Amino acid sequence: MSFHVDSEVGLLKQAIVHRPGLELSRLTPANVEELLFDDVMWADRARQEHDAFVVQLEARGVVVHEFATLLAEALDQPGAREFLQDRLATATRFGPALDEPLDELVESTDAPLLAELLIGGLLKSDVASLLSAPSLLMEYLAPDDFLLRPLPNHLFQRDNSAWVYDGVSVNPMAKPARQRETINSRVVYNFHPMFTATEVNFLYGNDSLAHDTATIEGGDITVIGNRAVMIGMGERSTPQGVELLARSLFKAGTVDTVIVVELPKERAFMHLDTVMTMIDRDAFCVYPFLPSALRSFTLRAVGDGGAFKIEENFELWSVVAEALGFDDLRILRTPIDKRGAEREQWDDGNNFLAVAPGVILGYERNVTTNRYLTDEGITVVPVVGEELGRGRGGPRCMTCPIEREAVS
Ligand SMILES: NC(=O)NCCC[C@H](N)C(=O)O
Repeated sequence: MSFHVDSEVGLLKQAIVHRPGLELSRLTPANVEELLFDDVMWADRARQEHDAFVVQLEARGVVVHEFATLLAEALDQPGAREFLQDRLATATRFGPALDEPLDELVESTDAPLLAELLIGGLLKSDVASLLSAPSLLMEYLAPDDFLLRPLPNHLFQRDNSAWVYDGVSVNPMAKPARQRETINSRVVYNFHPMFTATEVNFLYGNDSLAHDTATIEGGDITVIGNRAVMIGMGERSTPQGVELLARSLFKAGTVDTVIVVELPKERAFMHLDTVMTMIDRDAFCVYPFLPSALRSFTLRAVGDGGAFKIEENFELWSVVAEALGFDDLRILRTPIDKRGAEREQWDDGNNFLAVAPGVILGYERNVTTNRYLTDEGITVVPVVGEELGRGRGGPRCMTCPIEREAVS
């Protein structure tokens, strides 16, 4: 069976999530900001909330794969550890004295523990006994200092890989705190039997090139359907990254329209899915105070080699409607004052995960938005996210769909 995501709201059949592990216990007041969290977490409670989220998904028939398990299983496949060794030492750039100890650790650690360390981070003390040559860095670090930083944002599986129709982009991430996530995801997609049993069509990022500013993150990518994709461009996904993915999609022949929406470069607008999500075949939930002057562009394929032409749009929603073949869309903006809207948006009040057309999972705390959407005929399944939300991501951010039906 091969994987494909043919829409944003069609029946969700399979997804990858990450149950938060060791990495959450390693968030401290001193490192949260650098690790892109807003607070330290109560790790056990976050896990309970995540477990409840998975129960909700499974109750709706979604087959849920746990990322750390996939990673551990992939690490036991031939070639996986060598692949990792080649990329980890390069990625960490800790000096030649550490190449060997890191390689040895990768070679000799049991897969489940190695997966835990790759996500949870590696301390100086984890590798000290493996050191055979002098390392100034190791002298400099305290025993409890990180050699590999924890990756708490693996929780947000949406971002470091994204399926677009029948291909996947393993995304070069914008922020240093998240760049190593992509190496872990590449191990999964290139070595896990679930994926190697199929021929994975890599759209972007599955190479060892320096992607520099050509970054793109899944929170910006929405497979709206009908051979079209909408991509946010702002703090995380750059014009260069969007362009490279668009070229690859056009070349693959599965997409003929990419609608690019320019977002303000602010944390509150870090991804497209922080300000809008598609929640039904013809409906979007949109942050009510989204600046009306947002620019957008439509990229249309020209020929079959990846080339495209660009048009700047006067208005976004008519272009999206046209791409979907509708006369009109329902653009649902919660009637709420500015402060209320800002608070709910901060708490992922526009970040919904559809499991079927018009059936969405969202944080329960966004009561005004949830009530409004319910009145509009949408089924909102409430998700508890008192701890999870402190990482600034909601149900859509926490889920990487790998199989989803098209919408008729
Ligand atoms: N798609 C999303 O909006 N993902 C949430 C990412 C939150 C994470 N702390 C980050 O700053 O990247």
